[in-house]
Amino acid sequence: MAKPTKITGVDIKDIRFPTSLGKHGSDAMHGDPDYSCGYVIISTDTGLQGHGLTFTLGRGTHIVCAAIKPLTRILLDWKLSAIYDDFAGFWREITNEQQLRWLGPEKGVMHLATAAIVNALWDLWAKIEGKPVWKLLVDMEPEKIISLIDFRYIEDALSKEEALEILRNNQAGKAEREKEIRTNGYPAYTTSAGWLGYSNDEIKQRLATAKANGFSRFKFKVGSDLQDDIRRLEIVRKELGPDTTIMVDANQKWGVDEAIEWMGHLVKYNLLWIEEPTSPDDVLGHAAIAKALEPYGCGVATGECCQNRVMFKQFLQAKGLQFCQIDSCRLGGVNEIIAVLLMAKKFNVPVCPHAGGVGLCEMVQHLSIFDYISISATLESRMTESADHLFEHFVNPVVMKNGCYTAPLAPGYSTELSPASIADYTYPEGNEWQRLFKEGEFVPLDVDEFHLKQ
Ligand SMILES: C[C@H](O)[C@@H](O)[C@@H](O)[C@H](O)C(=O)O
Ligand SMILES: [Mg+2]
Repeated sequence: MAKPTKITGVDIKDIRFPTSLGKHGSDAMHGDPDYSCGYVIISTDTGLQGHGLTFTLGRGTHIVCAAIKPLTRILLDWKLSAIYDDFAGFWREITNEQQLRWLGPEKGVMHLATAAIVNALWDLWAKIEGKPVWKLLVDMEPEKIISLIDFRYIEDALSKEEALEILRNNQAGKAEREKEIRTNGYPAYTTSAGWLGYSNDEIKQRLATAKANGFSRFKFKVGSDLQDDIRRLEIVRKELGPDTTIMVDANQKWGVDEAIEWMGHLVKYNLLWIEEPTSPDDVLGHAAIAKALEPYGCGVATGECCQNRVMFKQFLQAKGLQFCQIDSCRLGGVNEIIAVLLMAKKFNVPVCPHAGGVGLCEMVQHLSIFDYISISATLESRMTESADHLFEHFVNPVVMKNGCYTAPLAPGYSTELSPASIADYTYPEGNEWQRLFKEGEFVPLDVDEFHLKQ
């Protein structure tokens, strides 16, 4: 089949799932999250399409979609081959659009918008090459991988030469690691039993299902009420026994001293990490918490709201994290993620990606597999998050086996939503939303309507 040469159009869709109805995804800071995404479809001259998304919540999707729109002009200015020949150059242009960079730069809504587009370009590239994204990356020459990254702002911590050396050193053994992953999959943990809004019974029932599905590592939300955290961790330890690996996540709830104090009451439950104990921007605060909790064997994990590679650089330099949680949409897509994977390797910090939401599991499985085969070369202390609430909406859904992600084999980045799900969950006109409005389960309250009501 002829390869596409030109992008002929870009569609943007506001897709939302009413996950708040079941309290899925609830945590100490987000009581009623509706898992949502800004969804981008890139069309080309051969009819081949790339699908990309950026994860967000509910009403925020409206704003993210508005931010994606002006960036698509850049996409239409570039020939496809030029993007893939000079991806770092394209990435620098999209993150530095002259009148939009003031809104970031390289952070917040603009960066989420960048991710949707860059993720769609990766899906398209992998489809053009007939490979899943992880395999496209694994088969790339080290020099080509380096050419994908904008090294501006990180070269003081990781030079191009050092990055190249990491990739070259790992060329040996790649074939065996690929074989191993194809056989066993990539290790995961589950958050599906851990949301804050679940009752005791729901926690127990979900733990039983997760165990039956082969999971042996679990994450739970904490941070709203200390006595409630203790109650839930008591149930969890009773159900799982004293040695099962468990982690907790406070979603930025505390100040630094408060985090240390609160965790002082929880460390007896033998916790591998506390995730996002405080503001995601407080590098030195995280380092202080990590130091205080080190004697208890509890590390600090963060990254799902870590704005860009520069912040990750500082977290690594300051020992502010012991587990690096890249997020496939918070960073500006695969290109910037590779920069962080390489820095984490240099600083000897395991990468345990953030996932769940909508589409995050689908993407990070590619990133973790690539990380193992080409960068980290070890599975020690590594595991990728999994939360299975929305898998069924994807054309090539994630397949978990024995608590591991099986290697996705379909060409692309696993980001294509099924046409039925798009028809049902496009906001506000989708069939499911119309039904929920009619039945009074949801009041349409979006940015425009909100403005009108005031
Ligand atoms: C609002 C979301 O569900 C978050 O709670 C979730 O991403 C969480 O922090 C996680 O680590 O999975
Ligand atoms: Mg988290």
